[in-house]
Amino acid sequence: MDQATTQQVFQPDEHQHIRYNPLKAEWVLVSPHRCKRPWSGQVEKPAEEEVPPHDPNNPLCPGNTRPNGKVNPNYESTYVFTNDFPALLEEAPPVPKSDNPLFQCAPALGTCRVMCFHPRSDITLPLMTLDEVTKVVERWIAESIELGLKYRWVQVFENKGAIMGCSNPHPHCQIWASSFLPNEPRVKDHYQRQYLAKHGRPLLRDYLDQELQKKVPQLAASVTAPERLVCENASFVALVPYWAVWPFELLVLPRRHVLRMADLTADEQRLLADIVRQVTTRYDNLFRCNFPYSMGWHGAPTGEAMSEDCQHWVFHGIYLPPLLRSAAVKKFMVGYEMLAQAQRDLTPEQAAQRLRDCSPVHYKLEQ
Ligand SMILES: O=C1CCN([C@@H]2O[C@H](COP(=O)(O)O)[C@@H](O)[C@H]2O)C(=O)N1
Repeated sequence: MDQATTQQVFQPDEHQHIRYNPLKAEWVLVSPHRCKRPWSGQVEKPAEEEVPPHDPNNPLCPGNTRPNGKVNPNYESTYVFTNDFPALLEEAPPVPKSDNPLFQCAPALGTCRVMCFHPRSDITLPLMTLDEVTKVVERWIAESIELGLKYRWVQVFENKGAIMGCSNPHPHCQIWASSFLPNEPRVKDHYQRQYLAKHGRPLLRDYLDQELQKKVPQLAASVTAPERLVCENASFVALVPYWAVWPFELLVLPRRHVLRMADLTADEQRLLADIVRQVTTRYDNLFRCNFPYSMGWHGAPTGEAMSEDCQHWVFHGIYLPPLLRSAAVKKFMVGYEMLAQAQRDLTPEQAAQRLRDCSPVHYKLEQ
């Protein structure tokens, strides 16, 4: 038999391969053949404890006194306060210059804030109204603009669920602003700049254009969808990136070339709130649980970078959820992932199809 008939034809949903993330110049090992193996690993029970609308002892609730004696106002929408235990302070002694290549040290100034999304503790983003989530987006932007005047990087991030180390069930996120550009955006800045210089267009603009062209047939007759698309609206697209590492990792991309969240129009801010609700609804519906994740937004740096050419940047959202097979089974990024590179069994296309097949109506709101 000739070579072709004896050699199988490569199928990305059948055969092992590695995929490249051009934003970070990293590879991920994809092992679809492993999806058939029985699961015998650790099962963590999801902590879906009943959360009261108001807990007099919760330091994030309206009207409560925090351990350091500060009293929260009776806020009725979002509420932001400086973290009582911040990882970054605005003042610090100057750091001596180090010219030893093996022992580099540099200044680190900044501030950390906690942002409550809503006065009630028993509500989450997918269960908030579009108006309420739009107020969250507007506050993210206001905080980013204010801190961006002074700091090179403003990281809005949400750790959701105890499994993600979230210490408080009250709907909230954190905002850390720093004088330095952290590793993740620093690497993305480099490769987006390199891509624009070589191809003449921003990396994530070309990426979205090509993603939307790769259509696959769907269950409904004659319906097709981009193979890694999850949900979309007039201004944003949420998809599982080709190079996704976490099983149900998502990338949220604007349909317009936007550098920073602060550049969004009022309509786009409302549509960003809508895509956040769509994404978190599908996430919760996947395993009918409060789907945990760490998420954040990346855009062009701020501070002095506001006067630099940042056309290589495209504002985008990143969702990094740990769950793999159920509300109780998570992906462990250990061993090979820590010492060699990330590895996944479920392909990004299969993850996207699973999320596309979820209902757009939150299971707690179903009739
Ligand atoms: O009284 C408090 C409780 C928690 N916090 C802060 O809230 C933050 C909540 O962290 P998580 O988003 O990881 O749950 C955490 O950084 C913690 O320092 C206060 O600033 N004051």
